Amino acid sequence: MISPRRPSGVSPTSNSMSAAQQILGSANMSESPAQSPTSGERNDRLWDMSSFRHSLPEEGGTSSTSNTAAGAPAAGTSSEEADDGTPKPMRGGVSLDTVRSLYGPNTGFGGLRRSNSSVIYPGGPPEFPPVKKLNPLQKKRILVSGGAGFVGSHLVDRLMLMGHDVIAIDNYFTGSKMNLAHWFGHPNFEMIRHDVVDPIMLEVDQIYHLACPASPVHYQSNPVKTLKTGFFGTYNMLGLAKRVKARFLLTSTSEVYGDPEEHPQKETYWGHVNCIGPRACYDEGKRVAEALTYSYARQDGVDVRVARIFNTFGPRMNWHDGRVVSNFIVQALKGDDITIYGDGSATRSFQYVHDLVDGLIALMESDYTDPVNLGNPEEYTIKQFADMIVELVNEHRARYGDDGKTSTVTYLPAVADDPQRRKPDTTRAKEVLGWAPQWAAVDGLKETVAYFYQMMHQH
Ligand SMILES: O=c1ccn([C@@H]2O[C@H](COP(=O)(O)OP(=O)(O)O[C@H]3OC[C@@H](O)[C@H](O)[C@H]3O)[C@@H](O)[C@H]2O)c(=O)[nH]1
Repeated sequence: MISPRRPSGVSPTSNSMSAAQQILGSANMSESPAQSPTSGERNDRLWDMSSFRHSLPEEGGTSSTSNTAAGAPAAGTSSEEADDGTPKPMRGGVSLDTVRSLYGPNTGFGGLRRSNSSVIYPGGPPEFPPVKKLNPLQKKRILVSGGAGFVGSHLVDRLMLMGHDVIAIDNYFTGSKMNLAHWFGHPNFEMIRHDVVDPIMLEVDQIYHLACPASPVHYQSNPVKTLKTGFFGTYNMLGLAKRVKARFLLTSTSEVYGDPEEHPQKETYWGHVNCIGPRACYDEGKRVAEALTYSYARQDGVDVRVARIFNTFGPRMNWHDGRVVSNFIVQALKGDDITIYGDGSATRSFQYVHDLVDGLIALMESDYTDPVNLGNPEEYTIKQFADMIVELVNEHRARYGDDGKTSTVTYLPAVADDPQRRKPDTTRAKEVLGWAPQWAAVDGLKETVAYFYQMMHQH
């Protein structure tokens, strides 16, 4: 696990960066200020865009030492920092600093490159993050459905940095082009506006099928469309996989366990779902997606993988996403009431998005075909989680002399069919993938609070 990162005690006037930029930097530093460069220097270093100011001819120049570009399970690669404070490579030999730079300051938080060049680049070609150079045997053509979404865009980033050809498709219902703007124009990258409920024909080696709204607010806003996405979207992606003999990975969900009677939830548990309730469009949509996936595997020999994703959070969550992490952070930053649905005793287990991306790639590259839970087993009640977020937001604000109003908790009526307890049993992921979460929830939250703080102050 990453050790909790201590506040670095920086002063708001210590450099010309915004308070939010300093927070973003300090949230990820653990050195003592007395022994370290000034906070400004450290933040400059951490978020230094020069680390990826390479034009295409220099691609392949990443600092990576590991050659897991094809994504072979790389037990031991992690986002943890080494003893000397240098972040270790993430799965695929990608550096954490590079990944962070794609959602950090100066990138417009969608990764929009700040460049003096006009549309036709008279000053030379645009600058891109440093992608690895793979030989043709290693390089894969990979389709990511839902690639412009919160999780999808982090997955695209990682696959691109690993050196693959990536095609992202998205209907932008909940995703945003801004999440991938830093790759526009890169010859390894294509972005297609497409809704997976309609068929599409592409030549690819792998398909990560993520497309589907994941926030209860969003998926319940048009339940028939959610069900169509669950069935027809998966059907079309599987049909494509069958035709072009691509390996197919379905991102399923912990919601297939419903309001579980087994705790923690193992992959062998069949679940406890209300098939006529308001969540059924998503729960049952994902259950039928799993059923379709294994039917294509049995009937047509499609090479399939299924990840059951537990609650996940991180930068690039939509401000209006509606899920608990972004809701609570935004409310705490604004000094609004923290809205707990029910009495706050329901539990969830939250994983940081980089761990999920590690797990998805490890699963895709493994030989394992049964479903695998991907989640962080650290379990919190929603009330504990609310208190933790308010404390983190207050800590950050206090450090920068921002004495915004402290939020108080307000209790609203419980939502229908809300699962009361949820925690993954990740034994299988450990055994078959060598995967375990590397980020404590609190560490991921610090980065996420900083991300939302900057979003709030950039306009
Ligand atoms: O403002 C809020 C939002 C949410 N909550 C509560 O916080 C808990 C978590 O709610 P979220 O909306 O974040 O997510 P849920 O766990 O209900 O669903 C999620 O499950 C796993 C994923 O597949 C999906 O991202 C999503 O469906 C629930 O108990 C919910 O009632 C609040 O108390 N207040």
